[in-house]
Amino acid sequence: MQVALIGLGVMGKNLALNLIEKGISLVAYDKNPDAGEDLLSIAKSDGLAERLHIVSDLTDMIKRLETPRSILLLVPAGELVDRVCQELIEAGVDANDLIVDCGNSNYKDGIARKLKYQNKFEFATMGISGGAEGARHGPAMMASGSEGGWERVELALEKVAANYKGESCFARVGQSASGHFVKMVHNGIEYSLMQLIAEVYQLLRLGCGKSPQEIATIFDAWSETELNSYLLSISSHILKLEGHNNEPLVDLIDNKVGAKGTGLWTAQNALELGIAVPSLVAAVEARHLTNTYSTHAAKEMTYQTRPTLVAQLDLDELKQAFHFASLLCYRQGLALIKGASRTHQWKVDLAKTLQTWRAGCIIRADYLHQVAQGNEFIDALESEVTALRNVTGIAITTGLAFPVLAASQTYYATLSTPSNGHLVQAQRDYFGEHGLLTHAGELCHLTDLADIDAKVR
Ligand SMILES: NC(=O)C1=CN([C@@H]2O[C@H](COP(=O)(O)OP(=O)(O)OC[C@H]3O[C@@H](n4cnc5c(N)ncnc54)[C@H](OP(=O)(O)O)[C@@H]3O)[C@@H](O)[C@H]2O)C=CC1
Ligand SMILES: O=C(CO)[C@H](O)[C@H](O)COP(=O)(O)O
Repeated sequence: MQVALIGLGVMGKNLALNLIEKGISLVAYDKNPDAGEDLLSIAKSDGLAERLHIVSDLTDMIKRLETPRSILLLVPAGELVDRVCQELIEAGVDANDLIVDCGNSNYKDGIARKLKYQNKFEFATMGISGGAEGARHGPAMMASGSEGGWERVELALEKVAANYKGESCFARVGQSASGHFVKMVHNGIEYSLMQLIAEVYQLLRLGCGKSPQEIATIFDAWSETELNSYLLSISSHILKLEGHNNEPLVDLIDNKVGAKGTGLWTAQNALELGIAVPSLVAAVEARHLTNTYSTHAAKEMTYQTRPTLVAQLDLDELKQAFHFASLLCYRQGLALIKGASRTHQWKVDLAKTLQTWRAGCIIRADYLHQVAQGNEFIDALESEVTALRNVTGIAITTGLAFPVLAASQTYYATLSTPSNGHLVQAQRDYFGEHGLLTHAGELCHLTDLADIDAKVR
């Protein structure tokens, strides 16, 4: 089995080592020759160089590959993907060759590229998750499409992907560019879970006066239970770290958070499709808000200078609330994937999607099997519903900000309590004659239902 890989940065270099370790012959290229040399030297020291061939240009790559060719791209998303595709056309790829964009590309670009490169080569999309470590030892791989050529690489990717209890975390989740949509939503969920953990940390630190070490101990205890997740474990590790003067490492880090786009696209797509994902949107906005603090103001408000508030928190209740809010983040993400799949006719298989997330990826969690049990399971968690409500209430009274916790509580409450939409329907019809729907299913106006004072109207 032979594949090619273009782009040998954080992800590409590690995926290359993973591929050759699994017995796949690899022809690799990066426009920066140092990246190729670096990869070769690691491969040599790991005794893996035999199956690796670094090329210095794409023409050489095309000549060396058996036909039909299978080429993976791991270059930064955006116009670079098109530049590399164009260079590959000039280097001589042909219509039977498969080129898989494995970066965090926008799925809309993926759809456009499928058309653009029709008859030039088979263009396919696949989202990868797991960061450097995942790429090296087994990432989650969310592939899509039914292009000729997938069957050539599928077996290799199944081996390279993470493995959960004997099952590969590689799957073709749906049609067209749905793999990139699924990876985008994975990242939207990732943003919300990261922010949720940060909010729980904030509540324990500023609301209850606990030190980062003490919070790490709480997170470690939770990690011994079904709450265990990759993001919780790295957060605990980070909170235990100290700087050179033995201060908590987190206190040396500025609050402004960057983003590369997938969280924002998740929010944009959800709004466009009319599918509510408030926890995911809140997490994107929370990142935006971190960038509105002036550095001066942020320095004035360090954790050392701010007095501890007095939140009376029951740790078991906090744990339950955190667990429930986490489940709600996945629930919203899956609802978005389901809705987009219906709209675009992608036939995304949610079970396969969850299968890819069980190991290797950033949002892997032991409670994912509960997410897989569906909304009925989540709705039956009565004590957790109460815990989320109580904890959110206490958190808000501290005066601190809890955007994802509060959005998750509001999301669940909106789905499980009487709606007030009837009044908004009436308001719209009152001022704009937009029409309204009655409980009896009748489409009419307020004036059909009651005598309305013309002067007021
Ligand atoms: N880092 C992560 O945790 C994850 C990243 N991703 C996605 O994977 C993709 C790659 O990410 P990552 O590895 O982090 O990015 P890096 O920037 O670390 O690596 C990209 C590599 O591609 C090279 N490159 C740029 N242009 C070309 C070109 N025209 N031809 C050949 N090589 C080129 C770059 O060289 P140079 O540096 O010289 O420009 C660099 O070595 C992105 O889409 C990213 O969003 C997905 C999941 C996780
Ligand atoms: O895809 C990833 C993890 O799954 C990348 O690390 C991505 O860059 C994370 O998004 P952002 O940079 O916007 O935080």
